[in-house]
Amino acid sequence: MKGVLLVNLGSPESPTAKDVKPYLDEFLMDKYVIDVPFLLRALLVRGIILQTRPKKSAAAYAKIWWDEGSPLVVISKRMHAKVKQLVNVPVSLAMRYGNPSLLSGLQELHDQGVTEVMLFPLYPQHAMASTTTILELAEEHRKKYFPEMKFTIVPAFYNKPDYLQNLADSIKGHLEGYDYDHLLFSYHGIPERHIRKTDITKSHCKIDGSCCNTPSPAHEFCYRHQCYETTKQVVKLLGIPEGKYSQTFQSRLAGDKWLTPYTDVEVNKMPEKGIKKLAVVTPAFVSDCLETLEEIAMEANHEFKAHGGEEFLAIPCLNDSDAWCNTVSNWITKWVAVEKTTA
Ligand SMILES: C=CC1=C(C)c2cc3[nH]c(cc4nc(cc5[nH]c(cc1n2)c(C)c5CCC(=O)O)C(CCC(=O)O)=C4C)c(C)c3C=C
Ligand SMILES: [Fe+2]
Ligand SMILES: [Fe+2]
Repeated sequence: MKGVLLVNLGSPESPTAKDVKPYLDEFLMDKYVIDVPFLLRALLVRGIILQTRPKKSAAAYAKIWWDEGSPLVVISKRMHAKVKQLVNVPVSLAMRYGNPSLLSGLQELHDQGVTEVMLFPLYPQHAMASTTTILELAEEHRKKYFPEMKFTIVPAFYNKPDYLQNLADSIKGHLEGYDYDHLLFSYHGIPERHIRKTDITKSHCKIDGSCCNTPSPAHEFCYRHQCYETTKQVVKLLGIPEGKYSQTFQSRLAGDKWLTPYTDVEVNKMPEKGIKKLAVVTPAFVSDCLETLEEIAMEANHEFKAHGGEEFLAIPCLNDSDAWCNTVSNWITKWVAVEKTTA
């Protein structure tokens, strides 16, 4: 029997330093997130980052936490509940870090007799810190606990017309009647090194002005290309003219060179360029989370106004909107209808 596992990133159990610490430990000790040798990673994460960050992150989580829990997990559960109603195979939900765990999601499907799993990372663009780590852990669990299971992997869906249409329609709806000066596409950043590591040609991704626009097999796994492509297709659907939109990368950690331009730096410069009414969309996330609700809707909003901006609109993610749930359900239904699947 076929079944589906929707997988999102995950959140701490509560917005306290006590619960944020083990969550950050699991997250940042992941070799696909901080991709340095184990001993150096342990030194960096446990010796430095976890000494101060849990308290700071907990305070940020506390600002966005809902009565029902972390927005990312609550929204994912709502989306899961809707999708379940729309398809006729078992669908489970898991988080890469924290709960419900990937193992519990696979176990739940296994207990319902599922042997063919559609493994669905809820990330529009491919990155080793988001997609690869899910696939790797799922495969580890499969080999160890469910060797009879087969996986069909849902690749990054940044170029799927129905996803792009959902995103464009959502942006359009939120911009209705809003006379904005500029629309910013802010994506989660990653270190430039990650782009080079995922370059299957080992020579294409120069991270310059042209590589991401020059066709290459590398683009199947190039996060930067996929972000540019998402922006390009959405502005085309919306008919937004050149100059009225731009793209940046947010949420960098100190140390490495991350993808540029940086969201915070660019947002702060906008008012002096005459941008007084700014709208921001965050298409690296399908569910609102700390990075959209705190970093953008609160922090970037505050900084924009402190630098002379007047109005700031944070456009919500697709979340559990009917349109997005219908798209996900259609992809599942199509897959269920296909006789043969690949392992
Ligand atoms: C080396 C560090 C990080 C990389 C690389 C990274 C990539 C990456 N992350 C997401 C999605 C999310 N990240 C979120 C929070 C978050 N991210 C990092 C670090 C890296 N992310 C940290 C330390 C945190 C925790 C919060 C903090 O302390 O600042 C979240 C929000 C989770 C929530 O509970 O709301 C998401 C979602 C992607 C898609 C990605 C690669 C493209
Ligand atoms: Fe992150
Ligand atoms: Fe590129």
